[in-house]
Amino acid sequence: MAFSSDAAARLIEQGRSDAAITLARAAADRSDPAALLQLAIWYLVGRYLPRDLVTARHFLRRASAAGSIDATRMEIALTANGSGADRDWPGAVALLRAAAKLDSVAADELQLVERMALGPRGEPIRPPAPELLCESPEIRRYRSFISPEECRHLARSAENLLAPAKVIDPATNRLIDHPIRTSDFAVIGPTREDLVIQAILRRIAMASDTAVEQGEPLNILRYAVGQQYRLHSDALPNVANQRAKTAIMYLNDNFEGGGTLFPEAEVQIDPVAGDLLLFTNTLPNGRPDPVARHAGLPVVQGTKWIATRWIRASAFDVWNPT
Ligand SMILES: O=C(O)CCC(=O)C(=O)O
Ligand SMILES: [Fe+2]
Repeated sequence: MAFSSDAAARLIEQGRSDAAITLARAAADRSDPAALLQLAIWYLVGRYLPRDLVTARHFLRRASAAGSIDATRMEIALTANGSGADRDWPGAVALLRAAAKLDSVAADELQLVERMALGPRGEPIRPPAPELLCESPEIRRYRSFISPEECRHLARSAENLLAPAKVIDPATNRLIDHPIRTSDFAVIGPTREDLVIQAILRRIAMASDTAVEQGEPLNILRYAVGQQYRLHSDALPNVANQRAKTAIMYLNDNFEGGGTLFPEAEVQIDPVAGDLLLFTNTLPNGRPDPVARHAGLPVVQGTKWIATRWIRASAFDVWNPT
């Protein structure tokens, strides 16, 4: 009998995670792709089984070989972003090339990657050229940083994940509307970082003179009419590894309102699809720069899409965020 992740989920709901694991392991011994994928996910997430990225990769390899397209996509992402093994861009591209023969999603990604001029680690061969909008805080714009196809790809990668921004109310422990950000948002975690996304993240790393390891997972934000991101600092309270820089890519511009405003620096950016906005959030001493505070103004008509990458002062471990 084929393994069913629904049956495993029911066992877990009944508090019988050990039985779910036994079921999955028995099916995995028969090379059942769904069971191999399920075990990989448990090892990745670190629930029901202790987190173990190396073992997760081993199960993903077997699930992919057994025909799971989801496992193949995850394996490609983790190969390139160095989860459970060293980063291996050429290895990831080779896997994508093989997958593209069987999977139209992979074929589309390969086409986008092949249009980029990339070095051996997936970095751009030509550094993107900035325009300086403000010296302090440093605010730069890169025109046409991503192509129209790349804009669409980023927006599409968030489609099934978008949910209203919420925070936990400390008084009641309930999820409440985010007080500052009213957009919908999605986080592109490490298993969903396909090679198009990872090549763009390396492009941002090169533009910002940072290592790709310094970035938090990419956030996709979607603002409907009236939605906004009120005046805020991207710097975080009480963290050792501060958000030193922010990269915002505008994914569309067929809307009204929705500019990005730095009131203290007196800079306002009108979103143009494909442009990158890159700015510094901290002072030379590492403390938050109050003049870098900014807002995403309310959208007046249409829908605004952006992708934000917050870049830490030093490497950020996506698997153990702090
Ligand atoms: O929506 C905008 O223009 C600003 C977004 C922003 O401030 C952020 O993502 O940190
Ligand atoms: Fe921000």
